[in-house]
Amino acid sequence: MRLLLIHARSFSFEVRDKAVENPEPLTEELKRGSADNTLVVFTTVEENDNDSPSFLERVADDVLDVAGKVKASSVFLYPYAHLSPNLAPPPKAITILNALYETLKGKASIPVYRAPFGWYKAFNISCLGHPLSELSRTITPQESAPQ
Ligand SMILES: C[C@@H](O)[C@H](N)C(=O)N[C@H]1[C@@H](O)[C@H](n2cnc3c(N)ncnc32)O[C@@H]1CO
Repeated sequence: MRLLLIHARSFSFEVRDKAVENPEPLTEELKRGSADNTLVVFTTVEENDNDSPSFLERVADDVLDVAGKVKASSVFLYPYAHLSPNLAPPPKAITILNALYETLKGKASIPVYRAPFGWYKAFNISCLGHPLSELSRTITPQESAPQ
């Protein structure tokens, strides 16, 4: 899994067109969203990722560690198919992303939001620019498997 974490003064998105054959069904609340002082987590699910609790908890712990360090008021999970050449196919990716979202919500003491899967989206982001405001992570299940 590849993550790009941006600590943003403000972030907003709005859905545009379908980007895959079967995108996530849109509810009113998923069509657009915004947050201030939020940690935006652009997330690419890779072909070797899985939805094992040990792996997802490792990802969630890393994200929430950053959110705590930068004192973000929320986390914004954003499906993003551009951070790896080894993409998981959409059915697997949406399953893992939704499991990660639930894991984050279960662990976080701050709100966790998400953007919908499988859509082109317009977005605005205002990066705060402090030393921890732009971070990337590559987390793979092999690293969390018991030795
Ligand atoms: C397109 C661009 O503007 C938008 N931001 C976008 O990337 N949309 C992606 C994700 O929402 C999702 N998606 C598909 N495969 C994956 C994957 N392996 N990991 C994460 N998301 C995926 O499907 C869309 C098209 O690839």
